[in-house]
Amino acid sequence: MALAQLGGSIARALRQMSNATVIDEKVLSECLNEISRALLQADVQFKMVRDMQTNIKRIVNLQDLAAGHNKRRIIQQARPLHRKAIFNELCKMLDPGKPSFTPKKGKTSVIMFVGLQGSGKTTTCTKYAYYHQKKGWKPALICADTFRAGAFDQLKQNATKAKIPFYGSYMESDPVKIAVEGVERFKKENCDLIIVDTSGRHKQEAALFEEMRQVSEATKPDLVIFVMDGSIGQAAFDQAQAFKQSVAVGAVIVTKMDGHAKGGGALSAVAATKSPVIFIGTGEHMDEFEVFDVKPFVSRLLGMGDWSGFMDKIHEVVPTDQQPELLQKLSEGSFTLRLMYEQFQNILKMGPIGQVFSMLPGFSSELMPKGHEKESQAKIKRYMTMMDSMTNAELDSTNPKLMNESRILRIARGSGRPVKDVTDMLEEYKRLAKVWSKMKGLKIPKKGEMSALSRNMNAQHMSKVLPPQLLKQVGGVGGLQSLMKQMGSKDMMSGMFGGDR
Ligand SMILES: Nc1nc2c(ncn2[C@@H]2O[C@H](COP(=O)(O)OP(=O)(O)OP(=O)(O)O)[C@@H](O)[C@H]2O)c(=O)[nH]1
Repeated sequence: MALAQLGGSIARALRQMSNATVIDEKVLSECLNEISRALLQADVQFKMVRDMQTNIKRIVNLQDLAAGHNKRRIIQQARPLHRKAIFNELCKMLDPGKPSFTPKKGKTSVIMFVGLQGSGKTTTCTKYAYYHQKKGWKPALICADTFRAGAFDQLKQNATKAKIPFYGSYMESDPVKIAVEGVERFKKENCDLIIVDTSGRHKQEAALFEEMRQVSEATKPDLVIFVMDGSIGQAAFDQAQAFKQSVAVGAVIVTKMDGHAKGGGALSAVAATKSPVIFIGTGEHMDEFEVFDVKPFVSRLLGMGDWSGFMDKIHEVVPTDQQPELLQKLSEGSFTLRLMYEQFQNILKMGPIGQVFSMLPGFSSELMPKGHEKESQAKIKRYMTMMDSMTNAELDSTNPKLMNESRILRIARGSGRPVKDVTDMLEEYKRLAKVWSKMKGLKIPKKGEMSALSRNMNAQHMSKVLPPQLLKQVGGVGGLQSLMKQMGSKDMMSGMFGGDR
């Protein structure tokens, strides 16, 4: 089951529970069974799923909740509690409780990469080096893979492209010797991040583990990173454990999380190695690499596909103190770069406004192409970096003419991005501002109406808050109804912008 589907299934189970008039043992069990099924299908290990179920049941003590409250109160109190318990449990499954070794800029660290053949190790070594190089580090790559013909060429090619120094040999067949020589050389050259790529083998052969152990012993890495293909399925746990038993794995990178990756593999690898996932690979390119953060990841997992009305989303994701302001601005149709920045922050948390925009006919494919969520996220982060170099006046202005050439140049320099990126970002802003202007006339629900609305959101309610011209565009209440139905079953994601660019 792909990650998006896993999120969708969990969200559906939660939604069913939310719709129940009374939440009792039976409803909770059904919801948990549904979630467990989704997790198992996503290759999360059986034992982990069972433990999660037990833990949630222990946390959510229905008897306590029921005492002294009327039914309505029970539902209101129980729902967020369940959500929170499920959220916490999933976070716990991904959080081994201790951070991994973090290299320090300017201080030499040796990082050794291990993993099965084809897991994406070599590609990931370069991505890891490139990521740090962009942040001002001095990384270096060593190819200690003497098993696969072409491994050195691949690393050399990648390293050259990224202008990262590398070391390897076509003649030497002893990986330990190469690794030691490489580490010595790069230590002399004052590199602060020395990355050793080891060989991967087809199966879990004893020779691979012995070789890996020897390289580790000889180079004394500060951190061993286990690279795992995100789509390997139930084998993830055993595989990760086998590596952990031979070398001191301290962190995990899960690759190929784009496309058909399974969510469960990451969870299993964490459980097996007792190490955190630190990055995920989201494509074949050098910059398709993201820092992994447990909470936003789980938020997204739970939020995906859970589209029960855009008020609901705003209610859940936008911090309470920002809600009136956001709604006010929505109704005024005024859209500043600062507002865009704030929405980016919210989107990275879960993704509400992207979903709101996706309801506007004609905009959905433009703003959130399916299957490009990760690129959209990376782009959002880039845009935010550039906006960090903007002045308050620039962020708060609604006048597009303000952004003249010298300001654009200054922002590009300040954020270390090419001018084209800044102009692209401003173009997106203009486009969004245009979309935003369609929200003008939005009726803001009064205090107290908001939560009732978000609980019982249906097309009828939705039609009351949408601006009339927008409602007309979607084909009135009927059109809205079918649109919302469609939305509920679709993989919704936090991506907002176009894909490849
Ligand atoms: N879609 C996608 N492809 C990836 C990702 N990471 C690596 N790949 C691809 O996976 C394939 C295998 O990657 P390599 O880096 O050669 O794998 P390896 O583990 O070093 O292989 P060995 O050196 O044989 O052990 C290549 O085609 C990569 O482009 C990713 O995050 N997403």
